[in-house]
Amino acid sequence: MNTPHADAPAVRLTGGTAALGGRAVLRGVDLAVAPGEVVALLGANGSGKSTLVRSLVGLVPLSGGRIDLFGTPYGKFKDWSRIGYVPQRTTAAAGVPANVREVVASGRLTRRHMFHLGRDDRTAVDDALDAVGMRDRAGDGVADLSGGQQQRVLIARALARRPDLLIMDEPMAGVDLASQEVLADTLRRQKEQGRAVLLVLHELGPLEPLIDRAVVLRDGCVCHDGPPPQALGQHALPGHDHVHPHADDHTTSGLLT
Ligand SMILES: Nc1ncnc2c1ncn2[C@@H]1O[C@H](COP(=O)(O)OP(=O)(O)OP(=O)(O)O)[C@@H](O)[C@H]1O
Repeated sequence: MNTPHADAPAVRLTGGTAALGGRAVLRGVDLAVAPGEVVALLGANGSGKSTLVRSLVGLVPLSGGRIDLFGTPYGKFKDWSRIGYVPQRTTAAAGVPANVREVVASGRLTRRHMFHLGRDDRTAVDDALDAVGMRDRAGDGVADLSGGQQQRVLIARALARRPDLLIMDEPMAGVDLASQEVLADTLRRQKEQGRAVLLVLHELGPLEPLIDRAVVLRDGCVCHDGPPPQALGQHALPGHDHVHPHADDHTTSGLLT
């Protein structure tokens, strides 16, 4: 029964509940991402998107429900190197006193092999730096990079694990056009290689053609799980009241239900 099936979802959450500060933040969430699938997690500010992805990587404990990773129940899952996680940049890169290569190499560390990186590790780090176009900046301090470049470094750190499941929390937030293209390329390659991607997004934007399915959270519950909303469609989904940088853009969006 515990034998992982090749066709099992990379991740499946069933009936997930979580509370933060005594308040229910996830209220019975079902979500699955299959190998080769790119799924966008959308929803208004505070709907629970970050909490959901953080629960999948063990940063927020669930109070109820069940997670299976590659067909294995969460408690029995050991192969964490198969999962790459890109946290929100604001919480991860600010003031990190490390250079680009060190941050990317940290993606190869495991509990068993701390600080001992072999040739395969070094190749994986170089490949990841190449994938995000940052190899020529490998010796530079992360704090000296632009926001988009820092985001690329965090993506490279996750890619260095050669993950079968890549989870990213708002990878498009505040990044320049070149970095958006790097991200789109990354998604395309992950997909071609049959790997699964789950990404939290404010809106689909230029990634729209790469998204297979959208899951929309509202108040800790899934209110849509299906085809990605068409252009501007996320504004029409229930509960969309996301804060946009241009206030003029969303004068009516919060009113639509
Ligand atoms: N550590 C915490 N303690 C208490 N409440 C929290 C904590 N972290 C988040 N919350 C609350 O949980 C709810 C969901 O937050 P979460 O960050 O998951 O939402 P989100 O959909 O990712 O929002 P955003 O788009 O603004 O990032 C919010 O109401 C938030 O204020």
